[in-house]
Amino acid sequence: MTDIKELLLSRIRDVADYPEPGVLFKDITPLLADPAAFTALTDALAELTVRHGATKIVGLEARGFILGAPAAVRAGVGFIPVRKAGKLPGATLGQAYDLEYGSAEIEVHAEDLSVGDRVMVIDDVLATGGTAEASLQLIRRAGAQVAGVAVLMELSFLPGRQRLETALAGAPLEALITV
Ligand SMILES: O=P(O)(O)OC[C@H]1O[C@H](OP(=O)(O)OP(=O)(O)O)[C@H](O)[C@@H]1O
Ligand SMILES: Nc1ncnc2[nH]cnc12
Repeated sequence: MTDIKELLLSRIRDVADYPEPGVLFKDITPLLADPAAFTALTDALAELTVRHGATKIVGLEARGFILGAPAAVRAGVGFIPVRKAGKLPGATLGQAYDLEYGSAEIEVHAEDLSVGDRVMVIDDVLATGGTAEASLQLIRRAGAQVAGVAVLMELSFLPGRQRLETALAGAPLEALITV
């Protein structure tokens, strides 16, 4: 494993049975509290954004905001928040989806994405893939192109990668760590 992967992995805490029995929760707060690890993560996500030719980053509420916003600044592209339903004040596009533990709906300001945009989706964890899949559907419905999905961590014991295959339509899924 490379030094950066080892550094990132060493700063992720496993919490068993959170938020409900049977879920192994991957807690990124130790990583965020370590400036060397958080900087390395930001640089890696920004590099992927630039390498795949993205012109905007979509961050998925809430942890995707923490990772996506500094990566957007570092990459020199705009940051677009995709929020849980009911939080954005303007005209929105919405998409319902299922989670590892429950279901939800996400929204984006319709005016934030348009034809000609190339979007990198950033989040902390790819689990079932439901959140990322819904975000890709939103991006395409807005007429924008998908540059890819970049996550800190892919949970390989869940079928997120397979679930995303159709929505990605050939765009890359980049995971800095796979567990
Ligand atoms: O691949 P999936 O099964 O969709 O799961 C991954 C999503 O679940 C978590 O977010 P959560 O909805 O718990 O929200 P939070 O970031 O606000 O805690 C995580 O941050 C991802 O966004
Ligand atoms: N196991 C998990 N750990 C952290 N975030 C998650 N989001 C969905 N599943 C998760």
